Amino acid sequence: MGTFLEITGVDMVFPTPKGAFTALQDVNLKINKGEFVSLIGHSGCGKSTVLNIVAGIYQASNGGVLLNNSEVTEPGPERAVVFQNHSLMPWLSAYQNVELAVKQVFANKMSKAEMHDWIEHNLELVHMGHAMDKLPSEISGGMKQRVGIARALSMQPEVLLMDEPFGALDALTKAHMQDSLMEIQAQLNNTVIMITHDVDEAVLLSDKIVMMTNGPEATVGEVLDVNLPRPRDRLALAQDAQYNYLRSEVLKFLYEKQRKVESISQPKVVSKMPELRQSAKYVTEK
Ligand SMILES: Nc1ncnc2c1ncn2[C@@H]1O[C@H](COP(=O)(O)OP(=O)(O)OP(=O)(O)O)[C@@H](O)[C@H]1O
Repeated sequence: MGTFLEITGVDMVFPTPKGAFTALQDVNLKINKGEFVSLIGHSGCGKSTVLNIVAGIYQASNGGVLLNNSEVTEPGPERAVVFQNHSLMPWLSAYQNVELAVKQVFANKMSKAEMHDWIEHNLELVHMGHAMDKLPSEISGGMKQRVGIARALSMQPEVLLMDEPFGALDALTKAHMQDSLMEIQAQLNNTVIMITHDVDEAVLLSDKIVMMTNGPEATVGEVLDVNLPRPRDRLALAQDAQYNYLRSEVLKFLYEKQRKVESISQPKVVSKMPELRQSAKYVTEK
């Protein structure tokens, strides 16, 4: 099987008042169809920048992205994005928010009745069938996030791009959403790229965990294959040796190999530790 999504030699240089800032340097990644890939790395390393380049929102300074052998140059409905702060239209109901996306993609391909069924189907997929007519202000954060996911799925995207989709949710809602996402992905076989800060979430959901080095000039540090059988059960996995090994590999990468030094807020602690006295904000042991 050929590579479905290929990020090749991507650099991202932002102009800033202090001069050019190289956020990403030579990012390379190959993703197969139906794969669930997590991007993990310390805050500010460049995860959202990678996602925005794949979404076509940012244009890479060098290199580029191929999807099905076509170059990504602009946003498109085949690459739907789910943001952390559910970006629903506040004056539209859950149903109408999904309808907006469905009309954008299927207005010329589906009848009105087909569109109606499709909108309901997608809301039911995320267990929001009972609250379709509610406004965003009348539903919880987790429910809004589910509508955001239904809206993205309703476009039948080839790639689902998720920027910390569950970051703002309480632990129970988050667990429920993760389980729903695994079920949906098993049904639809979407290709997913998800940014997360949550190591357990990354191991539970992913086929591949892409660990990024600290910026500036961030790049892919290591890629961890997660070959745990599916369906995955969080309680059973908590006791699973392979799960715990993978989890510790990610933790090792983040907290040993790519340790980020919070020197500004803790000057006393830093001054006691010789290896942290460097003027650089980040310490990279590579
Ligand atoms: N439009 C921009 N102009 C200038 N610098 C930018 C711009 N967008 C991002 N950056 C910088 O690029 C780097 C990477 O940012 P990015 O948002 O991709 O990181 P991230 O890993 O997603 O962070 P977080 O985990 O905190 O969301 C940061 O140093 C950020 O300040």
